[in-house]
Amino acid sequence: MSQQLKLKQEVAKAALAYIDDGMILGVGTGSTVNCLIELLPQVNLKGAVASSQVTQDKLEALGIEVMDLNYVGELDLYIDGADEVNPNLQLIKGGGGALTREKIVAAASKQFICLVDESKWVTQLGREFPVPIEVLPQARSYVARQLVKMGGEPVYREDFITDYGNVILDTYNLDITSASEFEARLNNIVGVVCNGIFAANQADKLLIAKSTGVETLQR
Ligand SMILES: O=C(CO)[C@H](O)[C@H](O)COP(=O)(O)O
Repeated sequence: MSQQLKLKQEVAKAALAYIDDGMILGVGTGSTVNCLIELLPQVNLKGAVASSQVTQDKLEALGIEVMDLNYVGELDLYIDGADEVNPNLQLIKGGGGALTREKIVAAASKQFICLVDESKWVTQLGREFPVPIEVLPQARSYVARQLVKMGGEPVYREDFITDYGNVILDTYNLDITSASEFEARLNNIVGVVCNGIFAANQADKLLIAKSTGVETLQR
């Protein structure tokens, strides 16, 4: 087993301590969250709200009831991974392409706990990992030109369609000195459905797995 998978399993195990019996849990997407999903049968959940079809399928395969966010109101807790996290607990997400639904579930939750291994820790977002931007298919070329004007290098994620039928522009080279301002600027481009900067919906708590153990950072 790789060291990184071991760290993902450790941080997933640590997250169990925050999940209460009888909860409706918001469940993220990705390989770290997959480690958590495998452990969820240990908890007596009332149900879950899934942040992607992939996650929904995995939860249902374990017999966990997946509920429609529109009918459950505010969630107590959302748990998800991230592609990058900075010291303010702001994130880049969307490597798996589920950013829009992930942001919706995060926004609808009282608390967002983010699970990462230490490879995800950065001082400034977007220097290495591109910002995934979900775009209406018809606006792809227009949005790409606006991103270039902002100094970005958008790369069309080929052979990928989101759960909502849209496309993704993975955008490199953005100078994200203020994650909040950048998130809002990207949202202002006509045709953008959602962007992978999670500043308005940043993590409240970060569990970070290191070779020395799992550390907790609180906002
Ligand atoms: O945002 C995401 C999916 O859209 C994931 O949380 C992110 O890509 C991290 O994934 P992993 O746990 O596999 O490293």
